[in-house]
Amino acid sequence: MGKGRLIVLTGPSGVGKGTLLRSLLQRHPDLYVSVSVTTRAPRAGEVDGQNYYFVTRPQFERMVAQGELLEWAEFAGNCYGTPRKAVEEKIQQGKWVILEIELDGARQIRKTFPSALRMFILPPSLSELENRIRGRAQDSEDAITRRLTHAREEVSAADEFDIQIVNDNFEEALGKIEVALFKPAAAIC
Ligand SMILES: Nc1nc2c(ncn2[C@@H]2O[C@H](COP(=O)(O)OP(=O)(O)O)[C@@H](O)[C@H]2O)c(=O)[nH]1
Ligand SMILES: Nc1ncnc2c1ncn2[C@@H]1O[C@H](COP(=O)(O)OP(=O)(O)O)[C@@H](O)[C@H]1O
Repeated sequence: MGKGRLIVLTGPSGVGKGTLLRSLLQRHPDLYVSVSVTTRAPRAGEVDGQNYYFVTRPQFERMVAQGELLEWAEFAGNCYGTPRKAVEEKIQQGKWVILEIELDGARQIRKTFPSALRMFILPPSLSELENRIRGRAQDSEDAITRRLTHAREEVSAADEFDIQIVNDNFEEALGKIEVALFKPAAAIC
């Protein structure tokens, strides 16, 4: 059995993290992507237990109080967190576990799991990021504004991460994530 590993994928809302991860999983079904808990309302087509575990704020607060979350943060008016148990179990089983989380959570993981590989996905430009969020047509105007405000702060923290990847050409970005994950350390430098 291989050695378990924690991988963090961060980047502004709308940059393409979810889409990249779905393709990555298709190519590498052995990877495990953690399913987060959120107080956000489900979007059209989102499935409880698959995209997120959708919970109420009191339920979320209870999970925090009972230490059930590995990290958590408030983002654009909603709470998001990583269930601890599943992640710890998968790592124990030798799996590679990916957390798709925002900046605050990534900073928490840096402290608690310093050996985690941390990747940041950048948009080609902020205007393209806005096009993608709008093109996705899933968020209210208010939610879009809050996401774009966060995006500036998040992009300026990209240097805190081990690896920065611009998601301009999708296949190229996906290829760079694969290189970061699967090439021996010496080959990356
Ligand atoms: N800290 C933390 N952030 C999360 C978690 N799950 C999702 N996020 C982040 O929360 C932000 C908002 O997610 P979401 O509402 O699904 O919007 P989207 O990224 O625009 O699709 C994104 O940056 C996610 O990466 C989590 O468990 N913890
Ligand atoms: N390289 C790319 N070029 C153009 N559009 C992209 C690219 N990557 C993702 N997208 C699109 O951008 C939108 C936001 O992607 P999504 O995966 O939902 O972002 P995130 O999970 O980071 O919020 C989606 O409509 C997706 O199809």
